[in-house]
Amino acid sequence: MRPDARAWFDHRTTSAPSLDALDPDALLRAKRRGRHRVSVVLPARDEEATVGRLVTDLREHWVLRTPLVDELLVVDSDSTDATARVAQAAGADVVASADVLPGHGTRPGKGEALWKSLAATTGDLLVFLDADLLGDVTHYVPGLLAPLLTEPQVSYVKGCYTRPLEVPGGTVPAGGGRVTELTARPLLNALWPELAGFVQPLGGEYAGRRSVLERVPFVSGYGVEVGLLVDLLALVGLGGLAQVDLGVRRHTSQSQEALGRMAGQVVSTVLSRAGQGRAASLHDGAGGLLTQFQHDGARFVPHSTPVAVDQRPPMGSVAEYHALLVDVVG
Ligand SMILES: O=c1ccn([C@@H]2O[C@H](COP(=O)(O)OP(=O)(O)O)[C@@H](O)[C@H]2O)c(=O)[nH]1
Ligand SMILES: O=C(O)[C@@H](COP(=O)(O)O)O[C@H]1O[C@H](CO)[C@@H](O)[C@H](O)[C@H]1O
Repeated sequence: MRPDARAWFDHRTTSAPSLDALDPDALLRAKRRGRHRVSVVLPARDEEATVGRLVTDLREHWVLRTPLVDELLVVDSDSTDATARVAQAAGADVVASADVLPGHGTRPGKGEALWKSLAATTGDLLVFLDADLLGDVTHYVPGLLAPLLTEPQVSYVKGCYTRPLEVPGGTVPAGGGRVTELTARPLLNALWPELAGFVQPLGGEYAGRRSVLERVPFVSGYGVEVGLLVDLLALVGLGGLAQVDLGVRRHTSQSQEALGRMAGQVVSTVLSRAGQGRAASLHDGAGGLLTQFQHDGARFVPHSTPVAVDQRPPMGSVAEYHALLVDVVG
């Protein structure tokens, strides 16, 4: 690791692997001193099996018992199941991604749901959590908020964790984070070695100040995490970024083929940021596609998926957004 990345890793990595490592009451005092308002956002597509328990736990701990959180929003991202109903029944606010800023249409993807969440929330601090998390993750919220509440120069905090992979019949220790290990980490290390200290650059749990999140684009699909990391590095510098060790992260995982498509979106996003305009422009025609192959018993059958970058502009550049914002404290 380069000296700057190592220095950042040593200085900006904190640890909150469980509630025992945190003092929620002290964080609540810091929140009140800073006159902060906190929004927790869960982007969710077809997460009826997990979103209800997650919302119940988070609401019980951080809305009702210790009011660190002022707003708990599930963004329903084109779900075809009962995600919205389950989330609402558990006490979350729920909005359909397609219903936010309708004048700007709707696009598929996690990043779209996250971009829209900026226009559907009012907190000056935002916490993003995946809606397919398994196990007790209530400490993730104070863990992610702590650097933002105690370090004014920190604007964006990524969670990091070990990632066992749930497979039929058991768990592969540290088997998770496949796109991270096989795609994002090598590319980031090669192109932005100052980011090499991030343990989980693609992790779906992170928190940030609205004042910076509204100044960067949001890649509409699965490239959103790597896009935010690279764009926020450029905006606030390494000193404005932090990470917190949240212990273990378990989630419902996807097939290798689905992760291949996710990797394609991550690669497209990296190339779009790495000034590889020529490579990206080469993909304008037949490119921008990821071709994968399935064998039908007789032959390989190719099938291609669009992975070209599609993104939204900084929310701060959207006129309607400012009209939507109520007085955001802090
Ligand atoms: O179009 C999408 C795809 C995913 N997600 C959500 O984004 C999070 C991470 O997505 P996923 O679980 O598919 O990715 P993985 O964690 O398996 O890498 C989950 O809460 C999904 O419900 C979403 O809101 N819209
Ligand atoms: O980190 C990764 O390699 C991928 C896939 O994780 P798994 O191999 O399914 O544990 O998961 C992350 O990547 C996505 C793209 O950035 C994020 O949107 C997900 O929240 C995150 O789980």
